[in-house]
Amino acid sequence: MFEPHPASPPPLTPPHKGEGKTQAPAASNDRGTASKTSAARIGIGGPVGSGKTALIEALIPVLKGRGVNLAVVTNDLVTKEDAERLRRSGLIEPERVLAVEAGACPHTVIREDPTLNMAAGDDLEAAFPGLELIVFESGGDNLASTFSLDLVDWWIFVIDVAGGDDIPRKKGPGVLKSDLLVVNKTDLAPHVGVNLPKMLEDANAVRNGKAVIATNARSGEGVEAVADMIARAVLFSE
Ligand SMILES: Nc1nc2c(ncn2[C@@H]2O[C@H](COP(=O)(O)OP(=O)(O)OP(=O)(O)O)[C@@H](O)[C@H]2O)c(=O)[nH]1
Repeated sequence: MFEPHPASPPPLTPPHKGEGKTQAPAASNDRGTASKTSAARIGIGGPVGSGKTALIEALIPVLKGRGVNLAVVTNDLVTKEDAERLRRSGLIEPERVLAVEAGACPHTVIREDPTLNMAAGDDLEAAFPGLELIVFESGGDNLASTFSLDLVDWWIFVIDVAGGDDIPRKKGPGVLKSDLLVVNKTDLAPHVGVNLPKMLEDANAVRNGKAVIATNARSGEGVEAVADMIARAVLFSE
């Protein structure tokens, strides 16, 4: 269940490249041998501007309303912009948001060498005992980005209708391999000449039965369905 964060949480040490699970405190998990005390870790990736942060902003109140004890790790190229935006939002205690500065292609730190993100997740678990869910937001990338399963248990790829209705047909690894494909900005479809039902049909056609959900992250449409999937897939609460 959701617990208010401690009055004086232990200080968060900034993660350093190269620090991995071995230096994590006892409360942290080990992705290979998931313990019952460890938080589920999910990824949210997708092209630049598709609405990853907006989806997280919409998900936080829904998940908190369901009693989920959660935290977020953001990834930006050379800034902490997304983390600052979430900390300022008032949606989540600022201490529950950590930023990783990738300093390289965003997919490098979520796939090739995710140790920086793993360490940030471990820091959050140490600071917030009872944490149930950590959301890792990738920096905006291209259709090829995927998450390492050393870092996350399950991941979402977010595309948006304004990016073009041909994106599902291009079959990038994010579209094909993610556990959930979110097609965001459905409200913009009429304005950018996109046939949304056809785009969703194309997305379903290439995903081999894996889930596709249409959202408008600004109005919240579709966000409960995304939360349902997270709950079923990694929280085992539904
Ligand atoms: N109309 C509309 N705009 C949206 C929606 N979701 C996000 N946006 C807008 O799209 C822009 C980009 O959204 P972000 O949430 O910053 O996208 P992002 O994927 O996190 O962006 P990067 O981190 O830069 O890759 C912002 O201006 C949002 O307000 C939506 O469903 N509908």
